[in-house]
Amino acid sequence: MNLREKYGIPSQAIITIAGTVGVGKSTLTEKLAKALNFRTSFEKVDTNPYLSKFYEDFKKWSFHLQIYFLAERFKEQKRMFEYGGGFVQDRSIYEDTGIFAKMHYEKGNMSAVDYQTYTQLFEAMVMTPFFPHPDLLIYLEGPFEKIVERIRLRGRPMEKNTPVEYWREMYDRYKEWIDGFNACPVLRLNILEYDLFENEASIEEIVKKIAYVLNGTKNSLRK
Ligand SMILES: Nc1ncnc2c1ncn2[C@@H]1O[C@H](COP(=O)(O)OP(=O)(O)O)[C@@H](O)[C@H]1O
Ligand SMILES: Nc1ncnc2c1ncn2[C@H]1C[C@H](O)[C@@H](COP(=O)(O)O)O1
Repeated sequence: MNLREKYGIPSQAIITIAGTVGVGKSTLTEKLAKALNFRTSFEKVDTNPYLSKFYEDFKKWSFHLQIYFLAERFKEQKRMFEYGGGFVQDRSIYEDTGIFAKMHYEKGNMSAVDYQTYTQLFEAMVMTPFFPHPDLLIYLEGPFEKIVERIRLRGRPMEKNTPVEYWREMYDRYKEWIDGFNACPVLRLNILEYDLFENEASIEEIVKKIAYVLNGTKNSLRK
């Protein structure tokens, strides 16, 4: 019996993992999907044609990048629902608008008209009764210094060359965003409270917590 069956997690569930850059979303996506025998939906960083250009010139590329991410995530969303669920997703579509687009607009990197175009497109695509929300959003949080250290150790040059103030601002925005998030149930996990590399049993503890939250919302899951 795998952990999904042991803890009664529906095979059609869609679990999305949210949190600031470097906090550990991809790592948890990989390990959780393996434990639950679910498929994964990853953000593709290496093949993104705008990302490194964006880090070099936020003003020039913000709008292009947001449109690209929106299209990619919408395609992934469609793929997950076409399979009938059973996915762990690395980053939610809600963070694109709630964190990144908003932040770059407010910093003056995206014009008002571009931001409005983007927001209207997002709302038309996502904020409708026709767009099914995930069954659960796992929010990863932890100390800022630890997260910045993880970004440094992971070593993507575009991120390593970005001033620490950028990560601080994003970190603070995430805290405010999650407190107001209500599109689906949320499980908050502190990264100091589990270690997926050193302690194999950590993942079972996380699955237990997922089951606890999902069981309270069982009736809303797809049959
Ligand atoms: N539980 C953990 N303990 C130690 N290092 C971790 C842990 N989770 C992630 N990392 C490391 O932190 C870095 C960022 O993790 P990653 O999963 O890529 O974050 P994200 O997808 O949120 O940007 C990677 O180098 C990864 O190996
Ligand atoms: N919507 C986005 N706008 C700008 N940058 C974004 C967006 N979504 C992801 N990113 C960046 C942040 C990181 O550099 C990479 C991958 O994110 P990660 O949190 O490491 O999975 O893409």
